[in-house]
Amino acid sequence: MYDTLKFEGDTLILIDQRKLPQKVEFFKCRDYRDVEFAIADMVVRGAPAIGAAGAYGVYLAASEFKNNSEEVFFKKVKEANKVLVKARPTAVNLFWAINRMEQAMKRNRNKPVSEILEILREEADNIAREDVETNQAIGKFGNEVIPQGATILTHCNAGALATVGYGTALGVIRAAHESGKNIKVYADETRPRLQGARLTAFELVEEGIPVTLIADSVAATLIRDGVIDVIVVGADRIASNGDTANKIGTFMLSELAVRFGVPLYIAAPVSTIDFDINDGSEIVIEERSPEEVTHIQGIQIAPDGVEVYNPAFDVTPAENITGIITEKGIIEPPYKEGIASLKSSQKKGDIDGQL
Ligand SMILES: CSC[C@H]1O[C@H](OP(=O)(O)O)[C@H](O)[C@@H]1O
Repeated sequence: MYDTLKFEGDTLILIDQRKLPQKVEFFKCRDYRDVEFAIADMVVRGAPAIGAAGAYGVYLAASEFKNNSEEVFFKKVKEANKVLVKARPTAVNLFWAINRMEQAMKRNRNKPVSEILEILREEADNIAREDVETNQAIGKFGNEVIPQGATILTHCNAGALATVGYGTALGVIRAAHESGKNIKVYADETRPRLQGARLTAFELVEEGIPVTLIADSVAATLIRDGVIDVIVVGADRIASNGDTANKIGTFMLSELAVRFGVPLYIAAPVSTIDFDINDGSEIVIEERSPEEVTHIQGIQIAPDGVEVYNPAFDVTPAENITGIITEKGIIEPPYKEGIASLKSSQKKGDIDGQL
């Protein structure tokens, strides 16, 4: 698999996911503004991946302002962080990662700027490295709920391309495949940005994991007819009660899963849990441009002037979720207590606090 992101010299290099699978091209971020654009325009996407990219964006900002006075340095980095954190509103990992970088700055604010820079680079590298380890742990735990020979449905892309590597939902699928369970996958194309067709299919075909691509509307028939043994998807923000925001269409799948008795698992790192919100009603759902719906790769498919509603995510209620697979184990309903027990394992910051 290609690196979703890597930091070389003074540049964050992203695989340009807007171009996959037809073209493998790379997008270079030389400052935090490039990172903000890359996240907002989905050059890089997927909650953990945008978190890691955001962390390097903070480092790039600190590098840019390092020759200012200490007061100006902290002020300008904080301003840059507020730009970065606004790139996309739903995936909590962006906020979590920038909070973590801000905490590192606060803890070391009395050190020379040169040392703070080194610390920030190390913190961003740690966030990236830890993400791969986290996903491998998610895969290990998730594999426990995948039956031998299972047919798995997944939605959108929660793979290596949505993370720094290995993937969350696709991490579970990789672990099951690698353990010889002879699984096969159905991948929803996932309108309108087609992450399933363009990215999940790309990852699984590359690795020889049996995958069948379907239009989103086919999933209901497969679930009704007992073809799907288990559904595994990613997440962008999980509330304290287990309500989960994920790619638009996940809620619909969860209703079908309940109706036809198919287990549906969320695979996500603890960094995707927002301990500050009680339930899914508090999750901001990103609305994206109408062109994502009226055009496919630049080709117009809908008439000029048509109204468009394009929410990028929806919220699946906790009662529709069989289990939440994290790197600390699988949380089962009722979720409140199990999720609360994970709070101590997640570093939180205060993005509006004083640096
Ligand atoms: C491993 S997080 C993946 C998560 O992010 C995707 O959203 P987007 O492609 O818009 O960034 C989708 O919700 C995936 O489940």
